[in-house]
Amino acid sequence: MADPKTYTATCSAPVNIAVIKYWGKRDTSLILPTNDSLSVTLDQDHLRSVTTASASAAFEAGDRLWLNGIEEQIKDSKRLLACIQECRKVRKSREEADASLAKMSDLPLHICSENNFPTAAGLASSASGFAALVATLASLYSLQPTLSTSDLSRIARQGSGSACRSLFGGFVAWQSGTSPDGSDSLAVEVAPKSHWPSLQALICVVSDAKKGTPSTAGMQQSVATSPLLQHRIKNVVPGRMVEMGKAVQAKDFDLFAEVTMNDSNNFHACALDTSPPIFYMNDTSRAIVQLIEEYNRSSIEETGKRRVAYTYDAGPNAVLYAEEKEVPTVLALVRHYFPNADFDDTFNLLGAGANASHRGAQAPAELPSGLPKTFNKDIIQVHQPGSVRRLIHTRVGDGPRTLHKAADADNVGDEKESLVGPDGLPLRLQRAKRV
Ligand SMILES: Nc1ncnc2c1ncn2[C@@H]1O[C@H](COP(=O)(O)OP(=O)(O)OP(=O)(O)O)[C@@H](O)[C@H]1O
Ligand SMILES: C[C@@](O)(CCOP(=O)(O)OP(=O)(O)O)CC(=O)O
Repeated sequence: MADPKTYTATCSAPVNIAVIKYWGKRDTSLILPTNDSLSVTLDQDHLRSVTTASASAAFEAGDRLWLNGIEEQIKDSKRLLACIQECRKVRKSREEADASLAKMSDLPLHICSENNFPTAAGLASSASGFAALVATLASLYSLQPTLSTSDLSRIARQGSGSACRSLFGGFVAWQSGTSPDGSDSLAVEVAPKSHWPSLQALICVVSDAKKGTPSTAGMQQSVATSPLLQHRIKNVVPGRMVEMGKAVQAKDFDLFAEVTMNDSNNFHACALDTSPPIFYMNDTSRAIVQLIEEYNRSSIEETGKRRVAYTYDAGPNAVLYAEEKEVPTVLALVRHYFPNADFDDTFNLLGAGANASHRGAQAPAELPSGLPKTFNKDIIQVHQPGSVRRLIHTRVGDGPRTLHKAADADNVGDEKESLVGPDGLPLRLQRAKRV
């Protein structure tokens, strides 16, 4: 007889933004990359995916999944199927080895997931989304500690490559591996969040519309046509992984910034070297590069050190990394040249009054005081209000969290976090604040 209980787990997972970019697959089915990559996990108190998985014999229509309240067909997504099947397989083998374990692996699943930020808009929703899916199934099926976090990252990788890095907090490397079966292509922690907690990020949302060339297609176009990408894979990334590892271990922001910006520019050069060329950055993105380069140039002249790093994924949005003490100046600079961006000071960085949206206030913010003496304030023009639509301020964060777990009346965590109701259907869109 089928198990009459309903089992449920809910987890959240963070976004990560790479400082050494993943671009290209050597195996598109298993999602095996052509190079190592390294990322910073951002704080899920701000940007996150939350997923609930519920298993019950009562779910007669079989496995179902809702993303942001809309049902997706699991059977149409090889990536979703791979993650679900892998987790089930491990649970099943554990049930076969240990008769005392509940027989959950054959029960149909209802899965609900929500992102509290725009999906498929170049803000790495696939990374947090697939990390949350795998973390939730691992929690539901109690796969840890039999499986390590790196083992889970190997499963999440099959959902979206960059998702494997969101299984860890702090600073994370995805080792590309060499095995054709992908067994050594997994994420490892380079340093936890606590190692360098003062590192913060300012995401400059230039556009949150769905982008032109999705990363999955774009990177394979580059693999097929870009000679520069082959040079990047063989001669550029290996040295940069070593340098970045050193920068993180030593909390050397200057080196971190240099390598981050060089790698972003090299990745976008490879996109441009693709046939037909791919343009992810736009005029606003390039103006932000010019501004940060000038700020760093004048800072190096004064102190010998860079103060900010920019990096761009497969879209026009800039992610600026800076030490906490530098962020107010960086923010004021961006707000001066790109007026009228919505800004929510999540971490109360600027004290009272800073939370106010600047929409409608067309006048640019004052240039900050304390800029390096040789900073050329005419390096770029003050842009049209709203060229940068939104600023999201966040910081380095931890890995996935289990928010709630239950087997019928047996409850751990906060039941209110669950996205699936007692009827097995989506409860509501997340109550938590959307960003
Ligand atoms: N919470 C989630 N749970 C499961 N799958 C998700 C979730 N969020 C996003 N996805 C999957 O990821 C896809 C979006 O990935 P895509 O790579 O297009 O955008 P992105 O990750 O926001 O941008 P980028 O990878 O360029 O930073 C969605 O269409 C969906 O299939
Ligand atoms: C530019 C990137 O953000 C590319 C991310 O690519 P995805 O992980 O979205 O691609 P798939 O593996 O095909 O799902 C760089 C990075 O995150 O390392």
